[in-house]
This record gives sequence, C-alpha cells and structure tokens, in this order.
Amino acid sequence: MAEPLLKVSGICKRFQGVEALGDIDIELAEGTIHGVVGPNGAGKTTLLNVISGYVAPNSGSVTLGDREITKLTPQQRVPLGVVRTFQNIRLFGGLSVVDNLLIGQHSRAHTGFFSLWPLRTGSEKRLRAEAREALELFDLLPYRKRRAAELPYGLQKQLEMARALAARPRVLLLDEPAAGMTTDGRAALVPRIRELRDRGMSVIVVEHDMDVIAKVCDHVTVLNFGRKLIDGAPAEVLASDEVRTAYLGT
Ligand SMILES: Nc1ncnc2c1ncn2[C@@H]1O[C@H](COP(=O)(O)OP(=O)(O)OP(=O)(O)O)[C@@H](O)[C@H]1O
Repeated sequence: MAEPLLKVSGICKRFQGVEALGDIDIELAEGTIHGVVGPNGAGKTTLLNVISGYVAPNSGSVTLGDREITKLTPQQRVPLGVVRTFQNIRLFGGLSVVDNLLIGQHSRAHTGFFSLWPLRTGSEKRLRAEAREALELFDLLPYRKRRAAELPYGLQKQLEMARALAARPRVLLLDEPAAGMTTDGRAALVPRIRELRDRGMSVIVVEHDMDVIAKVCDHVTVLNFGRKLIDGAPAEVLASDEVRTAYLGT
C-alpha cells in the first residue's frame, strides 16, 4: 500500500486531567476523504486542532509526507498544504467575499496582502483566476463584492470552504461543514466535498451528519471518550454494534 499523505501516530492530549485524546493513530491516504465521527466530547475537534497546529499534543506525532510537522505553528503548516475550516465561522466580516478568498491565498503564498493589488504579474492573475474558480465551485460568484458579514449563514460556511480551497491545500480539514446548514445546503455539500477530492485534495471531515459522512467518505474513524473505537469503510463502521452502543447507549 502507498505511504499515507498524513500520518497521526500515538497522539495523546490531556486538558487539566481530562483525556481528550488517548493514543490516536490515523492515516489519511492521498486523494481520499476520511471522516471522523463520535458523540459530543469524543475528541474530534481536538484532533483537528492537533493536526492543524492549534493544540500541541502531550505526546505522539503528525507527519505530512516524509516531514514531521508536530511542532510547527498553524501558520507554518498552511504553506505546506494543511488548511482547515472552523466549527464557528472565522471570516473577515468587514471585507468582501473576494477579499476573504485572496487572504486565504496570501496565507499560502507568503506575500503581503496588499501586494495583490493592482494586478501586475502573471502570478497575481493566476491567484485571481484560482479565487474565481473557488467562488464558482461554491456558487459565490454573484456575491463576490458583498461584505462577508452580510451573507446568510449557509453562504458564509460556503465561503469558509471556498477560502480554504483557494489556499490550494494538500490536506483539507473540515470541522462540521453541515452544521447549521439547511437541508438544501447539506445536499449541495456532498458533491462539493467530492469535487475537492476529485481536484486532488485529501480531506479529513469531522461531521455529526451521518448521511453526509456515509455519502462522501472513503474511510471513517469513530472516536469515543478520546479513544479510537473502530475504523474502516463507512457502511460497515456506521452499521457496527460498537457505534450503535456509543451513540445510543443500547
Ligand atoms: N481547551 C480545552 N480546555 C479544557 N478541556 C477541553 C478543551 N478543549 C477540549 N476539551 C475537552 O476535551 C474533550 C474533547 O473535546 P472536543 O471538543 O475535542 O470533542 P468533540 O468530539 O469535538 O465534541 P463536539 O462534537 O461536541 O464538538 C471534552 O471533554 C472537552 O471538554
């Protein structure tokens, strides 16, 4: 089997005596979508925080390709291709939709934000073209000049994903992309996440909506009380007795 693109090995994280993660191993194969599910407090967001660098683990390692990134800051991980969205949207509300995207690209390109204007060079034009492509994928082109804060919640979530996409990640981490979305928004999410994979991205998605998980994921890991309960193909994992017990207590 090919080496995984991202490898999480033996991660432990405690918060004041609470074991949020205990000895977690996860392997993300290149070009796949890996779901992480589990009841509230299972450790899912902490895992994304460890992979993206917002939380330092007590032990264990995170490796991207052949490079260990465990001790890098989030800002150092973005140019390497590890990009995330947040459970609570983090946009620049006062800036336009398109400017939010250009900031996402800047975080990758390590250029000054305002150096993107005016469009002088080929690379600046390319960034604009990539931003447009991300807006198109998320149906945001008609809103490109609107202030991000004026968009309804569902579109703000789409903008967060478009911004992450514009940073051209190798590994995209999505924290509850369906939360707070309408039924239509959730339905639209499924082909969009697949499209990200089809464009060569590898995705880890934390999500409570099992329908979304079953439809998009190639592989699913279930966490419970900070431990890995089971992992495997979505159909078998979601139908397993362990998962029923963890969720329903039956
Ligand atoms: N910064 C923190 N300080 C203290 N405890 C924390 C902190 N972050 C997480 N925890 C605790 O770690 C455990 C795992 O939390 P985490 O948010 O990772 O779970 P989760 O699976 O993402 O939950 P949810 O589905 O509700 O978002 C919980 O007991 C939580 O209270």
